Amino acid sequence: AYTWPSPQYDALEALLYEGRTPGGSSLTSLVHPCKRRVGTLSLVPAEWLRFAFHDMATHNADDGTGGLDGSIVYELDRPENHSLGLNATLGDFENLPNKYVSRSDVIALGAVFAVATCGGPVIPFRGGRIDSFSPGGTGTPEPQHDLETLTEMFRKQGFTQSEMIKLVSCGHTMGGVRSADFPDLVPPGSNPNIPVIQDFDTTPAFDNHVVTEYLDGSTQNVLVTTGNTTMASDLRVFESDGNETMRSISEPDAFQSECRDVLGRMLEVVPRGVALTEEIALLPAKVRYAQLAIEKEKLVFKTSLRVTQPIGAALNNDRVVTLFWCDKRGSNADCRQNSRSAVHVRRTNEDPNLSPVTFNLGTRFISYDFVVPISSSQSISKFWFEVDEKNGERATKINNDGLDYPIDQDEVFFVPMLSTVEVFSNGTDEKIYINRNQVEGEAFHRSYNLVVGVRQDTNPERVYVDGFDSSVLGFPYAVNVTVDLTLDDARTPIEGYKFYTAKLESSGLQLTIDVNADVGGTKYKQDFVQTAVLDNTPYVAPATVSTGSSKPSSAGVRESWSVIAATLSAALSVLYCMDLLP
Ligand code: HEM
Repeated sequence: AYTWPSPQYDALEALLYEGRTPGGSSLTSLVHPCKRRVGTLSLVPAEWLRFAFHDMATHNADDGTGGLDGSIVYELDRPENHSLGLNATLGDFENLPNKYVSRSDVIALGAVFAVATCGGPVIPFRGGRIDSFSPGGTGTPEPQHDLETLTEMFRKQGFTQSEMIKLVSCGHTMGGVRSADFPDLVPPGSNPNIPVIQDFDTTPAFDNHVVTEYLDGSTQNVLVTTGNTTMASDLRVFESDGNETMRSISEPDAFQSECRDVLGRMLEVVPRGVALTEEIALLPAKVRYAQLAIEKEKLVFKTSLRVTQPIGAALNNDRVVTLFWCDKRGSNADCRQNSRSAVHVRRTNEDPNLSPVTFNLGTRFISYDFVVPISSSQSISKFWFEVDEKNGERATKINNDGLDYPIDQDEVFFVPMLSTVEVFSNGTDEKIYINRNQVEGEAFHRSYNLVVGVRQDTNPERVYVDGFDSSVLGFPYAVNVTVDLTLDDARTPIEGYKFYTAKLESSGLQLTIDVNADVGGTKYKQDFVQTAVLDNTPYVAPATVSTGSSKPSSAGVRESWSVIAATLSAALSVLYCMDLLP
């Protein structure tokens, strides 16, 4: 079961259910709702689903190599991958991966979004795929392959004949064949810059039309109807078992549930030895971040609580959400006398369309943000929340299932508002890669002046930052860099913290840093800190602090909020499946 902090789970959960990275890049906005690409008018979700299939297709079940590992980005010059859609997809994903969400996880999530946003099922998602930085084996099907070759290719990917038929149907329910890629199958139109796309079926939606139109003979799928039978791969595949499988998935419900299962399996084809995470479930009450910082000469603690709200239900504007915490130091450490508390400084009613998956579950999010002043002599050891609906009932405690939310160290942390970044285009020795071709002269890189706060009464042997970024244009490599920081005597200490600084150069788009201090044999670490927003605009001043009456939880006390919300979201998804909700 989930316990905070779980940074990998949190990052995967955020991209799946909020559709955005912690740095703010949105996966959703590129694809939802069932979007067409500006210019070519191609169906973005179709391109993403095909991208995932082509990445997976190089799996070899016999030796355990290949699978969904992101190697597709180094295979785009192969004939089977010559495609405008695949190249465009590569660009879509370039600024999304990070330390905890690999490029191959993004590719799999892209497929989950693609299906969900066009009316398809919600495919269960696990993360933890590991990226390859070189091309993989072969095995991607092409229309001219004969049935024996195709069947063998799918066997190597780990699928039976019947599963092959389902996979092709579930894939070819969206999008189509382009004149630019297959001029012999689809004649080009009058404007050479806009390829003609011959859709596989009559609807852009993820639905059973691809099957029913094939079975009733009305199909417009050129991979079935082409007079050039060598290229009629869908016909060969679909009729390979006398249409038995096609008939079994011709009803809407059967189509949706079989596609959910077989596409779910496709997304979990990974090289042997890669262990995927547990299934990423929506967290009904989630701490989105929690960090100490120095802002405008004040030591503050910042956190955000995200709760769920059924789409369409009225939000209770009377609700008061209170943050409680215990001191870490001094006479009141661990709430010996009392806790401290403050109410939220900002509420955000998140867009119901933040992620197509969450939207399909009938849920949206409300976030309550907190900024509270902290004295360094008292500091903070743990926190929790109370949600009071002001309806006469007892407030609900949100406390990490009885464990409270621990702040494991206050020795060292990043100070975004004192740090700066400069972006250089045309860097002197940097190189940019476009689809693996090195192009000189268009380089850009970012030069960070990092500022880190260290407790004044601590004397670390070493203060250093590990920077990581796999969002590098064209994905030629991942930035993986360590820099040591030095004490900056010129900066006056603030609220019990002195400052260490260093420069860090990165050619990535989503740098995150781990901030470390080695102190007398103990390592202190602040993990996975974002650098996307340094100046914190708009600035939000800290709240007023009260002495709280709430007490931290003794272990074992489980609270009802998560149970209520989980039950609610399960009930909603049942309603949704029964077509009772929009
Ligand atoms: C026998 C195996 C397969 C063959 C020979 C095949 C072949 C093709 C071809 C020739 C196209 C047209 C591409 C273009 O013009 O750019 C296409 C499109 C597509 N394929 Fe497949 N495919 C196969 C299996 C699959 C599978 C298993 C999936 C996914 C589960 C899939 C998903 C798609 C999608 C979504 C498109 C539309 C792309 C777009 O509109 O941009 N295909 N396929």
